[in-house]
Amino acid sequence: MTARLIDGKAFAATLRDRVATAAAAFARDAGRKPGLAVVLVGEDPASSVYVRSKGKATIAAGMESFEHRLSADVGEAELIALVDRLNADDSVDGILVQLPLPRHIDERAVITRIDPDKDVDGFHPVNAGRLATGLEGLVPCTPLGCLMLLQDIHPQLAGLEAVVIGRSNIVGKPMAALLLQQSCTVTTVHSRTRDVMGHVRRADIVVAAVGIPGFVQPEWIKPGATVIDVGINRTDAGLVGDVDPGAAEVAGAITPVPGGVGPMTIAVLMRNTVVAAARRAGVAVDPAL
Ligand SMILES: NC(=O)C1=CN([C@@H]2O[C@H](COP(=O)(O)OP(=O)(O)OC[C@H]3O[C@@H](n4cnc5c(N)ncnc54)[C@H](OP(=O)(O)O)[C@@H]3O)[C@@H](O)[C@H]2O)C=CC1
Ligand SMILES: Nc1nc(=O)c2c([nH]1)NC[C@@H]1CN(c3ccc(C(=O)N[C@@H](CCC(=O)O)C(=O)O)cc3)C=[N+]21
Repeated sequence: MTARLIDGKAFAATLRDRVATAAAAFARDAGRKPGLAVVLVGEDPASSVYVRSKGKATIAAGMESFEHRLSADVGEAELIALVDRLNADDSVDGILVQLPLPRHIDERAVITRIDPDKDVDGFHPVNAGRLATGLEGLVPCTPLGCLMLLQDIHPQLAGLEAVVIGRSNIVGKPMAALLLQQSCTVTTVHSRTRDVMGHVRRADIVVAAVGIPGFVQPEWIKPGATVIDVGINRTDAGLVGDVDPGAAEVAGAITPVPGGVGPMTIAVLMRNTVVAAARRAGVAVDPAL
């Protein structure tokens, strides 16, 4: 059996089209475009590439893009002062501070400073709490993108066994919360789990967010299961995921790397920005977005 390849790139393009329609409707109703501010500290080449592609996607969706590049030795107080200015700026609906930040800056201090209603990354503890308790909020882009791909394959997620590998605040934990909200039976495994394989073997849905190239082995996959590979690992062999490519011979459906979850992350960021703009301005937005 060879798995169906889940075309995240194509799905993301469709989502970006719907976002553009919603952004145009917002501009008509509110008299201005939705605005996204992206803050990059330092010149990490990978981060620079992401920030540039976010800026391009923002403009392509008919939104305003504000880029703030700060030098790697900027002080924490100066970065927080910029966040304060963006919080107060009415033309800014979304604020994204690219992670990781240089070691001398406390990430938590910066993230908790962002107005939760402009927190399009969904990293603020207020949004994590809203997600955990089922309140409307802003949901982290990568896990929400994974959920959209899963819903496309499994219109009925309720009752399925889901295993999330990884428990970070930006991927694993919110992914587990979203799957639980969909009434999956959710297991989260991590570096202290005794028998990762034993858990993965029972899963109808596997989401791998580990950060180890090729970590998930083909023998762990239940035949026919859906596998979402969040991993982005730069190796000598190029960009590879957290799932061994041999898993495609066992799974029912699987996301490729690249072209799977990565493009969804950016499309959902666009989506979250329009949603944040509409809520802030008190105008309607396509509820299916
Ligand atoms: N496609 C996209 O848009 C995005 C991709 N990524 C990619 O996703 C991957 C994960 O990212 P992120 O969540 O930020 O990474 P983190 O490093 O923050 O988290 C990794 C998680 O994997 C767990 N883990 C590590 N080793 C093992 C092991 N041997 N067995 C089981 N679990 C293990 C860790 O456990 P513990 O908590 O015990 O340490 C941790 O919870 C990375 O490759 C990253 O590049 C991330 C964000 C966006
Ligand atoms: N505040 C913050 N929010 C983030 O969402 C955030 C961040 N910081 N720091 C870094 C990670 C990583 N991330 C990715 C986004 C897009 C792709 C993506 O589009 N990947 C393409 C390939 C791109 C390439 O070739 O390098 C793909 O998988 O097809 C990957 C990874 C967002 N992150």
